[in-house]
Amino acid sequence: MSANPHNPQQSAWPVRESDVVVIGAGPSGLSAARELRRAGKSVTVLEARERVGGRTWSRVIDGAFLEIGGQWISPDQTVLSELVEELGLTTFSRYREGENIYRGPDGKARRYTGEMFPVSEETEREMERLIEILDGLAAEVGPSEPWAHPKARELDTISFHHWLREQSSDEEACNNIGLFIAGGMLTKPSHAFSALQAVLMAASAGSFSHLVDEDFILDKRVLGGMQSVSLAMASELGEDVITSHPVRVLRWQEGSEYPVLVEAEEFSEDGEASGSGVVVRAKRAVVAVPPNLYSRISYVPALPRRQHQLHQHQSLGLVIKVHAVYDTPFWREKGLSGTAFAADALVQEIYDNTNYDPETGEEESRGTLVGFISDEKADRMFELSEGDRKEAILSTMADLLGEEAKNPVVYYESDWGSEEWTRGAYAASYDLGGLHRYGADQAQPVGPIHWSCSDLAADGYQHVDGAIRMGQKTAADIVDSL
Ligand SMILES: Cc1cc2nc3c(=O)[nH]c(=O)nc-3n(C[C@H](O)[C@H](O)[C@H](O)COP(=O)(O)OP(=O)(O)OC[C@H]3O[C@@H](n4cnc5c(N)ncnc54)[C@H](O)[C@@H]3O)c2cc1C
Repeated sequence: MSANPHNPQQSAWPVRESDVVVIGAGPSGLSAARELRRAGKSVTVLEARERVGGRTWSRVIDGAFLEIGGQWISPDQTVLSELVEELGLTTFSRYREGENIYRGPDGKARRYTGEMFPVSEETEREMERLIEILDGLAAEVGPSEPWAHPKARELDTISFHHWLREQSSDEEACNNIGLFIAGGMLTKPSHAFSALQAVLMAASAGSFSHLVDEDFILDKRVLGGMQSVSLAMASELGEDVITSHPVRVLRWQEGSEYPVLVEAEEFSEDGEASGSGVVVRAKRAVVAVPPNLYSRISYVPALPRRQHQLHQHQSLGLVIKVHAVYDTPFWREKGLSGTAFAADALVQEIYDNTNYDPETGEEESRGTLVGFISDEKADRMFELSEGDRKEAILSTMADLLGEEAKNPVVYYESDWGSEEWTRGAYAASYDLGGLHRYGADQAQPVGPIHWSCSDLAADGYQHVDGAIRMGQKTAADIVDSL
């Protein structure tokens, strides 16, 4: 390292010279850095937060180990599964024995087993027909270039809500099918995104049937938490990962050997600047942050018109992930799996999320439930006081799984909307019409700047698997071009 000769303002900051500077130490940025390092390239990873892992994060709250962000792996997520194994981590399966609960528009909680909700025969037929249509479209359109399909414009200019109602007049069937993509995945109301965006979500998971099957999509968890994947990659990268350094300025040009100059001042967790920082000169930059945060960085010179436009059309959804820990998994004693679905209810999905002790590999004796409150319902909840919100949420959980749900020993709400370096959950999607209009350009490099995150992935879109696929692909593209 040497003093910075380029910018008098930061002249006291040390300068690092790396082949590639990676901005963001989530799973995507870290997997890009890891692959680059393996290909013999030098890297510096700059991370805004005090920790790595981005939208994957484990915390101990009141003595309970909780996964605040991304956690589940499904069997189609092969790239993530391979990485987990390579890093020496192990997984465990979600508890799924016993009966599930479904609450339909009549407000009655019903027990069922198997994949289909206990609805009337007509609604069941309609749901099966809609699933078949969506499976067909997902197979036809595919996850890689949904914008290139001949029906792309047609499907991208109608909301998923209205598209469903064009296919069926059965409101319960439309709401149930809508739930799997709207509340369940994109965490936006189904009127806020297109049918094409819904088809991409299904195609990225292999099929719509996979999304409907919670035993498939929510299959396994990493022992010690999904954040362990990022922690293990960061530990391999050692001092080349620099936390608490948000990047606010990225200078770039074309043609020189080191066309990228990134300045990052050190900030504490409570937002205080320390006055010290780091400057990185690099041959390439990987911006590995979600698209809604691209404009937090000042690019000098400014990005081209196309990027200025397209970056304004992707936004994060909003969901509250509620964790409730009980002395025992009381639902199991009643023959329940802990899985509950209620499209109209405040908490639309609940699962048994009982933890396994990383030391012993054994299931803990305390039982944990996670529930999800999405989009407009989450807005309404955040208008309430903390106490009223907790009461409303636990009452809904009790309606579905029993009165015991009202008395957890530990209660916690993951609130990613308040996190400055994320601003929502789970991931980004386009507004109506945006996917076919801008999708083809979303991952195109601008000069030496590459883009990598789960929000731009094809297979594994919005998931940790997609983040890693994007990281590996971006690294391979850079290695080819250097
Ligand atoms: C509540 C919740 C539940 C989820 N559940 C699942 C699940 O069960 N399974 C699953 O596969 N996925 C799940 N996900 C999604 C998954 O966590 C994300 O898709 C994945 O973490 C995205 O990885 P990424 O590296 O692309 O982005 P991120 O994880 O967001 O990482 C980006 C990093 O960039 C940093 N950053 C941002 N701006 C700057 C800057 N200017 N300078 C420096 N650093 C910056 C951020 O601090 C962050 O660390 C969930 C997400 C949430 C929030």
